[in-house]
Amino acid sequence: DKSTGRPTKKKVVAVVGGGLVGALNACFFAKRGFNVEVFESREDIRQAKVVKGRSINLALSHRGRQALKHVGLEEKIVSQGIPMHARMIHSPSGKQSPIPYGKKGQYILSVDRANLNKELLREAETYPNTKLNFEHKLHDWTAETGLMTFVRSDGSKEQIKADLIVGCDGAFSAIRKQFLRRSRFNYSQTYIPHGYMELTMPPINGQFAMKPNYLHIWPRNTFMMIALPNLDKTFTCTLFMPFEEFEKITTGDEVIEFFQKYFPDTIPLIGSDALRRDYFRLPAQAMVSVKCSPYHINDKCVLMGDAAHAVVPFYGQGMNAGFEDCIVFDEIMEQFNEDFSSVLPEYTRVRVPDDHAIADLAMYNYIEMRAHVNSKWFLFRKHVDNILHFIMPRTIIPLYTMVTFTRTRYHEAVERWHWQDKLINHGLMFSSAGAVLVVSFMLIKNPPDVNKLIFAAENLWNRLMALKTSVI
Ligand SMILES: Cc1cc2nc3c(=O)[nH]c(=O)nc-3n(C[C@H](O)[C@H](O)[C@H](O)COP(=O)(O)OP(=O)(O)OC[C@H]3O[C@@H](n4cnc5c(N)ncnc54)[C@H](O)[C@@H]3O)c2cc1C
Ligand SMILES: Cc1cnn(-c2ccc(OCc3ccccc3)c(C(=O)O)c2)c1-c1ccc(Cl)c(F)c1
Repeated sequence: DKSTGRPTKKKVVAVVGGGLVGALNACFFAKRGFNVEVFESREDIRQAKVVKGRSINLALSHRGRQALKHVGLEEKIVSQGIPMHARMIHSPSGKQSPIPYGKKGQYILSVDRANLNKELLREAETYPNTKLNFEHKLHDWTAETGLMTFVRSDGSKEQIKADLIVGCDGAFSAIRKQFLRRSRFNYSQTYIPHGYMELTMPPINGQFAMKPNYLHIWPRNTFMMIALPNLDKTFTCTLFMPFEEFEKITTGDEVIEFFQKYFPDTIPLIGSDALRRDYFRLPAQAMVSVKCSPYHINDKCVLMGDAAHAVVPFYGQGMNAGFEDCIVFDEIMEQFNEDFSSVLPEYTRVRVPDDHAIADLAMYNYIEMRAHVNSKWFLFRKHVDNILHFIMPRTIIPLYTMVTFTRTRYHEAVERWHWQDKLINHGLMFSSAGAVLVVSFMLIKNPPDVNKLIFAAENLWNRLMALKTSVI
């Protein structure tokens, strides 16, 4: 229309994948007045029972909250989440040490994945210009025409055309398959040797088995476990371990023996019978890291969320990054007046460096934690971070803080982290060099009387010996 210069007949946007990012994206596009069609291969989870085999709760932080805020869902989701104000580090002896994430308002939220997905789908459906199509699995599509072929649960096929296709169909994206056939499309995927398994820690006498407002972490180098609280007063514990270690444990006794060695404090809390049973309920799940670019094809198709960048979960940022994709895309839509031929290449240009940065950071965290991080090292590192930040709050900002509590572009957070590291290393070098200089200057200025020094040492030695004999 004349005022905005935007086309009056709103285009059709097909969102493939009705998971967390697809459902949120549907809200972003619907809010702009597009005719949105969501195609989800699974059944409508709002009617289904518990989805097996997926990470049951997730850590929602600033980036994800800002995206939810944009579609008016932040307060609702936050009210259904549980704040985690600090890490609670569990040592092998069972000692628990809290380390705050930062100032009062800096906390992350444990949210239920299925509930979050339902709320997002519900919100998407409130827009009259949005239609949700469940049990529609994308089978094939062509970039030239934007024609998609879906297979429905009864095996019938349906062909749909759209002006824009948004691939939000996760780490094993069918939409992305077409990208792989095109020249100059860069793609890499890495399966890490670790798998993950979820175990539930039930309430004790109706109360949480551990303090609820913490991200509980058992860092054991190769083995790591975390526990996030749920509204039903359970904890979802996620055990990360190499597949070959999972495979070594084949009996209930071996499960207990393993937990007795690495996570003894959790046995009475999870329950040894439950451990014996639940450990064999589902096999350990794989974790894959996917990076690709470009994220778009002409003005026809764009990838977002795990379809564009699946990251290993060692930073708790996968969903947060996918949610932030939606904000960034929307900002560029505003900037280029919804002209897809300009918006899509600009989205690739802006977003690829950041999503690759968080993919690398998550992998770095995994390698760092697997190699070095036990409870002592975790505590030491985080206390040093917090002390340096306290001393120089505007100069030293812990990387985890930049990633989790700000919308600093991921790649800029990494650059700043490297700069800070240099500053600290140079600072340490200069201060130790300075100390050596001061002491040597003092020694030169007032050289000690060597005889006096020997007499004092002998005196001290005799006193120690006298003390020792008197004690014995
Ligand atoms: C163990 C674990 C722990 C995690 N913890 C966190 C955390 O604490 N914080 C965080 O931010 N992130 C976390 N993540 C990452 C987070 O789960 C993902 O980043 C997020 O789910 C990505 O959302 P998505 O919508 O892009 O993809 P998905 O959630 O995978 O959704 C994709 C959707 O597309 C559908 N689909 C797939 N193929 C087709 C097709 N051909 N046709 C139609 N539909 C299709 C699927 O059914 C699904 O509904 C974790 C991941 C794992 C594995
Ligand atoms: C789900 C979620 C949300 N955030 N984090 C997270 C990740 C890493 C962290 O530090 C890395 C580090 C600690 C010590 C030294 C170097 C790096 C911290 C932190 O600083 O508290 C928090 C996780 C998470 C996910 C999986 C595992 Cl295995 C895990 F332990 C935690």
